[in-house]
Amino acid sequence: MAQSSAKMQIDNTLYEKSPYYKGLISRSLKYLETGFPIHFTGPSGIGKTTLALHIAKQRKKPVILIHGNKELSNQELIGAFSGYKRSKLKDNYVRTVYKLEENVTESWSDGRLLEAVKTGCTLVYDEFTRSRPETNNIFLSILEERILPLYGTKQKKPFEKVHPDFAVIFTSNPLEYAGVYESQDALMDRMVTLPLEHMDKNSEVAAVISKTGIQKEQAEAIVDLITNLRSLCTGKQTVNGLGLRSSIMIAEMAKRYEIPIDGTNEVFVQLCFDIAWFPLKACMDKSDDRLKKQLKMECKKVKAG
Ligand SMILES: Nc1ncnc2c1ncn2[C@@H]1O[C@H](COP(=O)(O)OP(=O)(O)OP(=O)(O)O)[C@@H](O)[C@H]1O
Repeated sequence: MAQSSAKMQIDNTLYEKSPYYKGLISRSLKYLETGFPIHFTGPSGIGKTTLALHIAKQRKKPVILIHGNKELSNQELIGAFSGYKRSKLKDNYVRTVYKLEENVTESWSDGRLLEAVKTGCTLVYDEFTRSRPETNNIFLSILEERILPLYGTKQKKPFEKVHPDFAVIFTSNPLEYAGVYESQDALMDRMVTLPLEHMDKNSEVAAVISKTGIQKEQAEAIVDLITNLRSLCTGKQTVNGLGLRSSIMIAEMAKRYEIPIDGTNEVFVQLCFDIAWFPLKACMDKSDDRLKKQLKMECKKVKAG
């Protein structure tokens, strides 16, 4: 039975039903409460950010999300003086005397990290290894000394004390992914790194259903297909993609354009091809022709129900 679009969202019940996720979430919350940051690392599109946000919400403190990127600067994280505030006072009380007083002050706005540290938020720092290691150095003092240094900001105080409720969840893709920097050992040493793998079949099917509203047997057929395709990767490279996100893409397209999940249907085979070709090509040593044949064969095998 199709679900209404209002219900199509992240499936939190799968986290409660799966013993694996239940245990992982409970351990993660304990680490955070004890003051240890956690770090989910694993292939792209397997649900790291969604899980991090889910765990952050469980702490019942405000959540701040920062996306790592090469351009992220300390100024953005801590804050900066952004322009001037001008106030004028005209004193014309005695008509013949005109006095003008002008005050100019710089106005400061807190960066997201400073805000999170001050107010005791749960910070989700997504894909933190996409930021330059120099930018991430600031986390060393936050995690070890529990202070956020404010040097270089022209602020009067030298640091901000970290609120006792403040906690961080980091996520990252493995080092071999493009645009990822190697993180400094000192930072890695201060966090509990929990590698995440692709979801088990039941969880992935539940996630695809809740996200797209397709029927169970359709979701199962798509998840099986993506899992089979992933196992074709024989090259040296780890497969980038071909995870939950790929299953969701196929399901969403099939539902929207009423494409049968059926390998005898040409439109479905083309869809399957479009989603899987690029990630498969990047992880396999086969010639294009052989790869095309193998991919088509797998897509044609699909039959939902
Ligand atoms: N529990 C879930 N229920 C429904 N959909 C989910 C669930 N977990 C993840 N998803 C969906 O799967 C897709 C990938 O999830 P997410 O962005 O969390 O993965 P990721 O591992 O952080 O990816 P990346 O490494 O590319 O940042 C998203 O569309 C997300 O909404």
